[in-house]
Amino acid sequence: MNRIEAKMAALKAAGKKGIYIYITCGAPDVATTIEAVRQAEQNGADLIELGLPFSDPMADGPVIQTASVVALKNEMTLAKELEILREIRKFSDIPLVGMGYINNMYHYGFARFVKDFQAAGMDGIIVPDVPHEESEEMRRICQENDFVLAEFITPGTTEARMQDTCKDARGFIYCVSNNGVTGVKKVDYRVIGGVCDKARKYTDTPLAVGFGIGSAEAAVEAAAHADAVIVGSAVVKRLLDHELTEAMALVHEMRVALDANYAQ
Ligand SMILES: O=P(O)(O)OC[C@@H](O)[C@@H](O)c1c[nH]c2ccccc12
Repeated sequence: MNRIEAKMAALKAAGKKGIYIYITCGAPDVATTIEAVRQAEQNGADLIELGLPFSDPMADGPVIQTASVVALKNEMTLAKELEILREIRKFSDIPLVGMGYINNMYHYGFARFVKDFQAAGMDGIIVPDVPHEESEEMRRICQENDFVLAEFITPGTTEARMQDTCKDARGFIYCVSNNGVTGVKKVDYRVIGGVCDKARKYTDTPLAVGFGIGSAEAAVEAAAHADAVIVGSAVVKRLLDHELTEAMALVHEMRVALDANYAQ
């Protein structure tokens, strides 16, 4: 069992919802990235999604786009991201999932990417620009290495595609709340809640809802039919503004609110 599966099983046993926090590697700087991971865990995060900056982050809204630009100005490379992973693993055993675009991984060599990033401490990867239909080879490589390749479902996913996706899913399924890009906004989380209920017919894999969550109240709404929530832009915005304390206060508020509303 990898770290992601172990963590999700422990949360389930405890009757708790998970909190995944997304942080762009190297924004505003490497020291802040590492410190934010440390403090996010202390404030109740269950998994860290580490953004691997890319010049054309097409699934991202303005905040994470800005974070990518800042990180690339800081000369983030896959080699530096490996160093960050090794640093984090010196003090933490929290599940770490990369989020990156295929271009970087493809140039590096996908099998080599999995091998090197797993050796440095990564447990899985989210690659939003490769559709399920085209990820067979990547999935095979990941499964052979017990490395999670996140599958996606959205309110637009057809029943047939949902079945396929659920069948192949390991670790967690990324349930995208709306058809936009990343960024805090008002979302009716009952819509993705209905999608989660449907997916349960086809899979026992934990469901994590993300996109748009900017407050503890939104986290509570998003968690209603899910096993975990994913929060990116709201935290990244504060980190870009050099408000680490405020970013961590938000993580803490979400932890308290989710536990108050759902913990058994
Ligand atoms: O920023 P938001 O709206 O809180 O959404 C989570 C998100 O940031 C994170 O999971 C993520 C960042 N970049 C992505 C690209 C695709 C899918 C997901 C992501």
